[in-house]
Amino acid sequence: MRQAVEAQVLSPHCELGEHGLRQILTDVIEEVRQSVGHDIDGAEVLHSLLNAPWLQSLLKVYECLQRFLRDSPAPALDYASGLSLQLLIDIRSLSGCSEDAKELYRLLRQPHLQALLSAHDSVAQKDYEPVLPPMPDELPDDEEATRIVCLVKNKQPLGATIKRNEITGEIFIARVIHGGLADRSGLLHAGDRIMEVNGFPVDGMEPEQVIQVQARSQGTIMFKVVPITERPVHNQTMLYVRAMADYSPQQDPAIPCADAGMSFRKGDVLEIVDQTDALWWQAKKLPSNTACAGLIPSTNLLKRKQREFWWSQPYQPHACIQTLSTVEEEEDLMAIDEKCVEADEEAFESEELREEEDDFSSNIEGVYLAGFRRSMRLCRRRSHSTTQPSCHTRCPSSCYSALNSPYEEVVRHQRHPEDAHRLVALLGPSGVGVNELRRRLIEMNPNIFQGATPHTTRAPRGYEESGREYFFTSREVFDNMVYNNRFVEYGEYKGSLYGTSIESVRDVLDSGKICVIDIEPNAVQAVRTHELRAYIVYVKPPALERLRETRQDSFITTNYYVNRPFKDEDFQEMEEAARKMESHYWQFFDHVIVNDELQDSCVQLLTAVRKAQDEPQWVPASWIRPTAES
Ligand SMILES: Nc1ncnc2c1ncn2[C@@H]1O[C@H](COP(=O)(O)OP(=O)(O)OP(=O)(O)O)[C@@H](O)[C@H]1O
Repeated sequence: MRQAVEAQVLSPHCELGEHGLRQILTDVIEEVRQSVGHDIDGAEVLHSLLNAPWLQSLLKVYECLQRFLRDSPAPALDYASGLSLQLLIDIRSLSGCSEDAKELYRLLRQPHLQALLSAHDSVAQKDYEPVLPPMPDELPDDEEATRIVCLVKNKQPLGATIKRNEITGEIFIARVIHGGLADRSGLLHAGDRIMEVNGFPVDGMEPEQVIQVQARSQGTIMFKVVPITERPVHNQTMLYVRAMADYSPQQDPAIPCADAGMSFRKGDVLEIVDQTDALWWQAKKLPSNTACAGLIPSTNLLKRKQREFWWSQPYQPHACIQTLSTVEEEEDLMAIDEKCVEADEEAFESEELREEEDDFSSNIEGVYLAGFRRSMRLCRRRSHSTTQPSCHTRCPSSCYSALNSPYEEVVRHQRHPEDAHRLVALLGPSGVGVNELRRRLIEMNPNIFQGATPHTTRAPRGYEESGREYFFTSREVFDNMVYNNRFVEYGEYKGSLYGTSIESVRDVLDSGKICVIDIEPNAVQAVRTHELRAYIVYVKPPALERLRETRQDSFITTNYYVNRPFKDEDFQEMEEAARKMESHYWQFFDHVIVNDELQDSCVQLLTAVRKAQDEPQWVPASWIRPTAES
């Protein structure tokens, strides 16, 4: 039996000729096989793909369908369920029945068999089409100008908005939502004039009243429309963007129809499916499991809204134009904690020395872990403090403000194996574990991961080598690099300058390794460039309770204390800093790790970094098609 079915399947008379599609495939496979022999790029992958058993099976199915389509077999009977019921009754009425009859009885009673027979009958009787109401008998003389559109209502909204011409009182379709019921019907278009809904004339009605009439209808809804004479031709190009702002249609009094609106959050990737209207675009949020798009403000409209909002806010000097802190201000920040030993300059230096010795012990297989020195980290941390803006990032890119484009065009991109790796940049509130995770990642495989060696103007110590712990440079060279925007970020600590240069990062990437650095949030824009293509991982603190539990045996290094146990204030500060960071920078995070259990976080980081390098990602379009400014 099985053999017979197979034989039947193997010799279909499909439309593609006697030999069928599979014959074509066999010929193609042969040709590709020869290309494999000639070592042509990609031929091997194509060959294995064409040879895949699932493809062969799919073609068999396709050929069978083609055959049935051509033969269009008529059903032997269109009441299989009824026949099955009759059989059940007959078998039950038998006084003594055979084992075969009993088995047939059991089979026919199976719910899935009954469902199958019922589906068969529906198809055989062709009763799957909706029953439409009869056409109106008396059609007016200008009949040819009108169209009757009958839609079957389901749980979905109609997917069209209406507007009223205030002078004539006529009701028009304002827009048809992409993928909605009206759009899929292909029968209603923006600009069509609605004359009747379910037989009610709508001229002169308020749009809300029209909606009520429409909402009252059950099952089907009938529109009588005068179609727009010249439908505009739209050449829609596919556009994907990352939202740089939050939007909620429910809180936007200007939206033409809040129910048709789509909310989004910073960082969401949106597929813009319709830009016909200069003010209101139609979009879907990705990944999307709905066919229907929603209304969102266009770039220009959202920019205008942001500008209005920005001007309505009280004046706040931009971080980039804040004055540098004075010595007195620094002293004000000194707090004496009774329970901890305050680290004065000298004590601090000796701690720093110890750390440097520790750093040497982190020398794995001759690879030195650069970029973990305490001075560098403290300098960076101070840069983030709002009261002490002593560290800087490249302006103007760091001056990202609400007035920049609210949508960033993105494309789905897969790094070519021969391209340099993407830079991995970690950030998070101070003490959350950014450096711990970074160090563990590099230690896991120093042949793959490496930090960038920072620059400093401080004098080298006896054991230090330029290019290993730091690149030791003169202030003049450092200033020149700053002037030429060659730093991802830089700052001052104890009178010396420290910074991570783009060249240091590039050196690691050019060596074929994955460069892993940690940055302060205001350096985000400096690493999101065509050159570095940073993959930004945000390390988020877990809930307060979990912080207390997991950090019981951990130590924090603050500006004034070296390795003291965490206190509740540290956790609260961490949470507060995290909230601020998320509210300003969430849209730039490619991946978020909640650093709860350290081991889990390490695994998550490793997985994310692998995906960033080897799987398709949404990246700014300017990285792939560089513009003059990028
Ligand atoms: N998941 C965790 N569980 C327990 N302890 C952790 C965890 N993550 C980090 N730690 C510990 O917390 C302390 C602070 O971590 P780390 O030095 O990495 O902070 P950081 O985010 O780099 O902060 P900073 O930028 O201020 O140096 C370290 O002692 C580290 O071992």
